Amino acid sequence: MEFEKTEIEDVLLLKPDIFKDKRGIFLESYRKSLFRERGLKVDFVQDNISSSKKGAIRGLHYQIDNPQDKLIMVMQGEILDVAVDLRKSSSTFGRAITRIISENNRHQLFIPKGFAHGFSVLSDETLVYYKCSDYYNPYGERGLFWNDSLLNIDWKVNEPVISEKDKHQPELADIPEEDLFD
Ligand SMILES: Cc1cn([C@H]2C[C@H](O)[C@@H](COP(=O)(O)OP(=O)(O)O[C@H]3O[C@@H](C)C(=O)[C@@H](O)[C@H]3O)O2)c(=O)[nH]c1=O
Repeated sequence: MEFEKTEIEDVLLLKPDIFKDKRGIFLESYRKSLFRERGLKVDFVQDNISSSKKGAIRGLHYQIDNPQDKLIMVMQGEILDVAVDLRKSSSTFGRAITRIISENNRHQLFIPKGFAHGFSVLSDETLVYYKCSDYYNPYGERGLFWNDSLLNIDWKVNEPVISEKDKHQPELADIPEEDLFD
């Protein structure tokens, strides 16, 4: 497993070793010791699966009372995965990072606490699987508007399918200080 740095500190692109033979492929999707070796004290406690149609955009979401590290992977199809730095003291505060993650490249995005996360779905019937280091808490959930004019993210979808909740998330400029990270 390769742990590749990205343009945003602490966000990592993981590239698993893929073993191919006549039956198909094999890969280790998660090995705790590899995180420990790199000084990453993550402890995943919840795994999620979502299945989405082409054009769906989920996010951008984050938890303020139970901040979550996330490890995002794709079982079927292709997504554009997006993380936005909400750490007030970060030199990349307010910047978005995007990566294509798919069943073909098998890449994973590690997104630490302090980021809002979302993804758009670029293929039909896409299965996303992700690990979280703390539990979902509906009361501590916060959102950031996917189409924030300052973030200007190219989601690569023509007709976005968005939940009612996500249509009404605030823009970054309107998020109160206490809902951001130190
Ligand atoms: C996220 C989540 C949702 N739910 C429930 C609440 C709701 O009734 C239903 C759908 O929830 P949502 O619309 O929030 O699902 P979704 O938009 O897929 O939310 C997810 O988006 C991605 C981008 C993330 O990063 C996740 O952390 C999470 O926020 O599932 C849980 O029970 N546990 C969970 O962990």
